[in-house]
Amino acid sequence: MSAPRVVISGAAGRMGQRLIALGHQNPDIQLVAALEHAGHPKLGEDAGALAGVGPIGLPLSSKLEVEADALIDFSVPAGAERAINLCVDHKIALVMATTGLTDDHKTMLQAASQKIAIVWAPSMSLAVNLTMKLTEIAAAALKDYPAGADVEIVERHHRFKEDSPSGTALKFGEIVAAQMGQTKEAHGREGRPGERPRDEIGYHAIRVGDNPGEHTIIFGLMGETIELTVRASNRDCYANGALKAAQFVSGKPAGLYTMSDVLGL
Ligand SMILES: NC(=O)C1=CN([C@@H]2O[C@H](COP(=O)(O)OP(=O)(O)OC[C@H]3O[C@@H](n4cnc5c(N)ncnc54)[C@H](O)[C@@H]3O)[C@@H](O)[C@H]2O)C=CC1
Ligand SMILES: O=C(O)C1=N[C@H](C(=O)O)C[C@H](O)C1
Repeated sequence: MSAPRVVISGAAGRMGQRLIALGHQNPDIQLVAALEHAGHPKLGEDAGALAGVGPIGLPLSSKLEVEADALIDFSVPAGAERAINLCVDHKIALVMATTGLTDDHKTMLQAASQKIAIVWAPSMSLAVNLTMKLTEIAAAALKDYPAGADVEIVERHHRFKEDSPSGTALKFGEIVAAQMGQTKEAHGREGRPGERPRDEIGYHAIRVGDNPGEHTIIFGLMGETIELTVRASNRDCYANGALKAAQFVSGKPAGLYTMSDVLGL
């Protein structure tokens, strides 16, 4: 198959700029559109210039007016909703990376996957998705630990992140709860909450500087502690994962695919 024709939605954002830069230099990807919302002040400007790699002949646009095989969305929840509708209308595959989605958006994605192929993941990073597999193994091994295993998830991101906790942290929590059965969530703690309930997962979101993303999953036992940490030093792990996902999902039958499918984990 020739290089898939890929649209970047959220193209002027932190992630969008890395996708433009890395997608442009990737021979297995053909960037065909760089989308932003209709009110963006830089519409019409070259997406490559905005991404710091010089002009690439791709103007920032608010409309999809070209043929494409896949669209990658790193935007905001409203942008994700638009991306889903665009992909269904144009019958193109979707790589959904935006987090902070509402339950309605998640329902939209499930419905859309009946009509188009979708890769949906809160993190496109190989290291993060491998750590999710390791977390699943640890949670399964500790689910019947006699004295109980307390699970807390700590995530760190840059000061600009708008949603909390991260979509990745919530996914880690889902993986743990599926194995160990926790039914409660505690997002931070304050005052006198008393003894920690056994069926609770704790989430703690740190927002500092320009941190591109870090997650630690803590399994607290009596007398021992296990910590699994995965840490990004820049955003390219996510961008390269998303470009790989776009290649994977282009031409695939309708359905909902994961990064484990993309990465063969
Ligand atoms: N799945 C993954 O691997 C990763 C996911 N993310 C998620 O991606 C999202 C974006 O992150 P950043 O790039 O840091 O945010 P950002 O705020 O820098 O970029 C978001 C971009 O979306 C644009 N946008 C807003 N409405 C839009 C619309 N209707 N159509 C098209 N574009 C629109 C904004 O103008 C902005 O340029 C966040 O939800 C973040 O959590 C971030 C990194 C990795
Ligand atoms: O906003 C970010 O930057 C990131 N968001 C994603 C999330 O919410 O899990 C993925 C990554 O951690 C970076």
